[in-house]
Amino acid sequence: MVLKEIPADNITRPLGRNEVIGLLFRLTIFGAVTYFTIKWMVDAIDPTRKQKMEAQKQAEKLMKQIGVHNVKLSEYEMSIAAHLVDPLSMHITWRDIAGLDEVITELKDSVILPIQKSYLFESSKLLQPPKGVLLYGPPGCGKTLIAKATAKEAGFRFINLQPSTLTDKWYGESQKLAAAVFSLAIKLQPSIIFIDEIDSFLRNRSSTDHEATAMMKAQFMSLWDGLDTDYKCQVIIMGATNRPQDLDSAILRRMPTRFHINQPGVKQRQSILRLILENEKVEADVDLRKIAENTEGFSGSDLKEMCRDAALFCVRDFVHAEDGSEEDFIRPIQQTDFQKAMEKMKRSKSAGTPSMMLDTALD
Ligand SMILES: Nc1ncnc2c1ncn2[C@@H]1O[C@H](COP(=O)(O)OP(=O)(O)OP(=O)(O)O)[C@@H](O)[C@H]1O
Repeated sequence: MVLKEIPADNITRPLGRNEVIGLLFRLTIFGAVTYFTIKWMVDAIDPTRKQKMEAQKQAEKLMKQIGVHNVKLSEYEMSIAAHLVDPLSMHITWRDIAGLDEVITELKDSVILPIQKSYLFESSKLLQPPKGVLLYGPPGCGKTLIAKATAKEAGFRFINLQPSTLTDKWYGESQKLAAAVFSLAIKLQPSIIFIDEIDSFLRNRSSTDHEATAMMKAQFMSLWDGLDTDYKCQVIIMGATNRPQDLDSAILRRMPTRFHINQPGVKQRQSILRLILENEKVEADVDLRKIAENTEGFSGSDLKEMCRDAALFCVRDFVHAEDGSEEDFIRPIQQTDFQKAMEKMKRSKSAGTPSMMLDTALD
């Protein structure tokens, strides 16, 4: 009907120059509008876009701080690097750890020496530094400190992998991120990948595992095996757990070098207290030995909390001092402050903090 009304000449005649230009112009505009609309929709649908951009900025900043230049990272490596490489955690040394001398000596011999003097061990396959190290023991007793100090002393970069970085992601993303953890560690080598609460992430495989989780675990293990086959590769996985009995046996096999970081005994508690109070104002007659004896069952972290509380009593006294008080300084910590702080910690420990019992099946 409509075509009938258009003169036949108009349909069959070739288009004029201006008409072609007009048509091209309209097509270009249409193409551009379609392209930007689709791009905008894809970006709007991608829930991780903002995170990715922030991760990229953060990663670039961190890389500069740890002195890594000219290393190109993929999008996934960037997002791992942003969360994991923490240059501030590289300041912990053996000096910051008290009461774990035996563990430190063993670590120096079995992990650090083969790294630092690698030329001595080049010809031996037996004496290569282990690719997997497990630190196990009750919470707050120094596992994280040990891992950080090992990295610092061995001159390794420290990648602090929170399991949630991998497990919270969208289906498919977690596998790409797991691969990125390893490729990033290799690019940054020598490096330690530290996985705190490794049991939460690589626990006994069960039939209730989500398919994506099971696949990610299997992939993680095969990437780990990849490290083992390359003797030149200087990447170590260090895991920490309070519940070694929950770990998948395949994971335990990959971590043959194990250290039990146990609750401190009385002597260790005394050295931890000495270290914590090293730079604090403490009354000369404070008896650290007595405090150590009375803090059975306290972890290093409990002792630190207790000392902070004791110091706070002095601050409170200063703040609440009568107006007109001559004193313009905070008094040193006294034995009674420690006593009060200790009682408070004991009360909070008995009021429902999780049991400190640990299965020592690995001993
Ligand atoms: N042996 C120790 N020497 C000095 N400080 C210690 C020691 N153990 C624990 N601390 C103090 O307690 C804090 C917590 O320790 P850390 O994070 O290493 O414990 P953890 O064993 O990794 O615990 P979690 O299993 O809860 O992660 C440390 O930052 C430190 O201040």
